[in-house]
This record gives sequence, structure tokens and C-alpha cells, in this order.
Amino acid sequence: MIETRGLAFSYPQAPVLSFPDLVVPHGGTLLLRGPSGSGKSTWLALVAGLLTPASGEVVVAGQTVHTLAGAARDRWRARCLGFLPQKLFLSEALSVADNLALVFFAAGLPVDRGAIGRALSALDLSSLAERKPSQLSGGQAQRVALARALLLQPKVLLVDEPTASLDDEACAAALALLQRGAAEVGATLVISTHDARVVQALPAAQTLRLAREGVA
Ligand SMILES: Nc1ncnc2c1ncn2[C@@H]1O[C@H](COP(=O)(O)OP(=O)(O)OP(=O)(O)O)[C@@H](O)[C@H]1O
Repeated sequence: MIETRGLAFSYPQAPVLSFPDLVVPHGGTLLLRGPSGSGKSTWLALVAGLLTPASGEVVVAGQTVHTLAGAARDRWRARCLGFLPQKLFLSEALSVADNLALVFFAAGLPVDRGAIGRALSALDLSSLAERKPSQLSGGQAQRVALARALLLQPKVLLVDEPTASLDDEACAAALALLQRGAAEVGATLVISTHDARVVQALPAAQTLRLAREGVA
């Protein structure tokens, strides 16, 4: 479940971004829509506790995010949120399996190699476990990032523009994987998108539409 109330944020010397109040039920799907610059990335960063609001609050799965500080907030994020960013941030220095192992360090948990193996297997990535990210196709790398995001069975899966560079077939496959992955771990799914194909493919999803410059 995600709930925001009176949420606003301001970058230095920039207009205030104000966000409509919202409740997304546990296990629901939210499409975050709006033109470039309307605040989609900012909203995701506020929900993930990467930015602190100027006013208002965000509650994720019962946790008021901004009452946590420092290391506690970082651990909470690593344990409760899965994030699939547009730029995947896979480490080229590490194998696919070790990229997933980083999640355990971030969460302050012992590395569970069995869980890594199961997460890779669920996305048909077992044969790629020892490759470096540079040895993957774009679609394979995106699946690795999804496996990483789902590894600790997050309460919320935040996905930023997952289909922008995909053809129709790959777009449909990526959306099916996201929905299946979120459903398997019981996560609330949030997809930020400009892509009309995503909106068509998920007609039952709740929508948060942001206006230019965050005017709610
Ligand atoms: N670090 C920053 N400093 C100052 N202003 C910023 C910063 N980051 C974003 N902004 C401004 O905040 C507003 C919202 O930006 P944001 O990146 O959240 O929009 P967006 O909807 O995700 O855009 P896009 O679809 O282009 O990624 C924009 O006007 C942007 O210029």
C-alpha cells in the first residue's frame, strides 16, 4: 500500500512541485503519467525516500518513510522497495549473480546464494549468472535488473519508463514480466510511463496524472 498526503517538493530556485493525494491499495497497480518535467522521477524519489518532501508525508506498507533517517532509511529501502530504474546501474565489475548479491549488503542481510539462484531461474537467467553485464543483450540486462528488484520480495516495485526503447513485442513481454513478478511477491506495482502502449495494456490500473511543472 502507498499513501501520500499533501506531498510537495522544491528543488533549489525552482517552482514547488505539488502532488495530488493518493492511495494505492496493497497489490494494486499505479501508472504514473505526465509530460516531461511534470515530476514523475521526483515522485518516485519521494516515495523511495531518496528525497525528503518540503511538506506532506508518504506511507509505504505502514511505514511513514520520512520518519526514518540515515542508515535506517537506507536499510528500509533495500528491504521493502524494489526499484527498476531506466538506467539499470548494473556493475560492470561484477557477474550477474554478484550484482544481485549487492542487494543483501544494502539491506544488511547475509548473502543468500540460494535466493539469488531462484530469482535468476524465475526470469530464465540461470545460464547467464556468471556473465558480466556488458555480455548481455538489452532485454537480458533489464531482466537482471528486475530479478535484482524482486530478490527480497519487496512490498512495492517502482519502475521508471520500462518500455521506452522497446518494440511492440518486447514491450508486451516486459509488461507481462513486471506484472507476473510483482504478483508473485505480492508487491504493489508503480510504472512511470509516457508510453500509450502501457496504458492500453493495463486498462484496470489506477492512474496518477501529473501536470506540467507539478501543478496538481
Ligand atoms: N536536481 C534538480 N535541480 C533543479 N531542478 C530539478 C532537478 N531535478 C529535476 N528538476 C526539475 O524538477 C521538475 C520535475 O523533474 P522530474 O525529473 O521529476 O520530471 P519527470 O516528469 O520525471 O520528467 P521526464 O519525463 O523528462 O523524466 C522539472 O522542472 C525539472 O527541471
